[in-house]
Amino acid sequence: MDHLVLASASPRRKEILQKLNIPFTTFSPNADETLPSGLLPSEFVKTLALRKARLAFDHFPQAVIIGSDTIVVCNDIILGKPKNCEEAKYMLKQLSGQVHSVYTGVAIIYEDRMETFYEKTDVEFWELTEIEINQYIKSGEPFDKAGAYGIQGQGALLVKKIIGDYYTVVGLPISRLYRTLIEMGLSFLPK
Ligand SMILES: Cc1cn([C@H]2C[C@H](O)[C@@H](COP(=O)(O)OP(=O)(O)OP(=O)(O)O)O2)c(=O)[nH]c1=O
Repeated sequence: MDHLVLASASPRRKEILQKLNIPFTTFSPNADETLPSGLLPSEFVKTLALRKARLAFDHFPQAVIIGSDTIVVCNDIILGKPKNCEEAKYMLKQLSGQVHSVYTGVAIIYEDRMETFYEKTDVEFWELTEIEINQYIKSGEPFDKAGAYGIQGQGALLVKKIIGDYYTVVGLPISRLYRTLIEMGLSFLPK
């Protein structure tokens, strides 16, 4: 077996994966993130995670590859990363006072083996005022994050309650990933 490759440009995923305490490199997958409408959120995130992992696998066929994708689902609408202030505002207004679900899909590819899974965490937001939303957008934090917020940053102030793994919200459910790698018998991990 070669090394571990995280198929992600996300600094958060990199930080979370460091918890495994094993060396890894990163690869920016530049995946086309469009998918046909009507997919279940769980299928959506697993498909995109696999797409990202496959792009890295083409470059590192000897490595263990990890791909991941995160979306926010509120009232059956999938919220990805906002492209501008208007989209960020729209998303935060949708989330205000509501419970939404964050789905993160993970794909692991190693030689001819492939595993995918997803985790879902429910997040409840406080009722947000227009001023609060505008101030939060000014922080710049929403723009590279699904649903236009980051629970690990100032976005923590918007969150009333979560049910599920915190790391699913930040973009990589590390404990499930850790266990899946062990189940796959990958030897760089303790048995
Ligand atoms: C809801 C939420 C999302 N996010 C982030 C996690 C993901 O990085 C991002 C969702 O976009 P993704 O497309 O899943 O990931 P990415 O574009 O950042 O990185 P890559 O495709 O290269 O792996 O939103 C947070 O950091 N905090 C949060 O609270």
